[in-house]
Amino acid sequence: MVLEARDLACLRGERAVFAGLSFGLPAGAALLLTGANGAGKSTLLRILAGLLPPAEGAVLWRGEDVGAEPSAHAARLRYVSHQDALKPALTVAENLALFARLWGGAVMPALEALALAPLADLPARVLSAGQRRRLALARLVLAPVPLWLLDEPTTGLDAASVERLGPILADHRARGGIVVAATHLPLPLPDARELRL
Ligand SMILES: Nc1ncnc2c1ncn2[C@@H]1O[C@H](COP(=O)(O)OP(=O)(O)OP(=O)(O)O)[C@@H](O)[C@H]1O
Repeated sequence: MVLEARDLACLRGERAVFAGLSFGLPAGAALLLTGANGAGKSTLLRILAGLLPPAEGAVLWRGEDVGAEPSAHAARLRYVSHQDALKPALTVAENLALFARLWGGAVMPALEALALAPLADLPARVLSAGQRRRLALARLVLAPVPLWLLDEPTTGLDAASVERLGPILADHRARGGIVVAATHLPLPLPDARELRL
């Protein structure tokens, strides 16, 4: 297994959100996290991203506890959270260029993958909710990393944009990349396993 959750438990306040949670994902796998509001989907993504320590258990990458080398884990993943985290005064292209400077990759192909090229020179503050989401997702295309953690990636997207995400996810998986996505909506992820929290 490449990514493994071993007997994870998470407490929020006094309450156990989940416990005894285990799964393993090989290269190219996709896992859908489903379940009611508050079931712990976003929390699990944050644990997998190394942003929140589990109360019990461990997240392993190729057999190593990711907590042992947090910066190495951070470098191998992209986490698209509920927050789109854009700089409102910068243009669409400049927003993406900030991340390209950190991670490498070319801005234009990433914009084109999400049909954002016509909006490249607009300030991010004028984008619609779905356009903002597309800009957040365009970061995935910049430079390959093996693990994508996606929190409700298609919220606010129109049908054409959801369809565009299909080949982006498929290319990532074809390169051996892993996707873990929390969602209430159908995603273009054929053969994904489902973990209902
Ligand atoms: N910072 C926090 N402090 C205390 N409790 C929290 C905190 N963050 C989340 N929780 C609680 O943890 C539980 C799981 O929340 P989480 O956001 O992971 O759910 P979710 O399955 O992603 O929900 P949704 O479908 O609404 O997005 C909820 O009961 C929530 O209230």
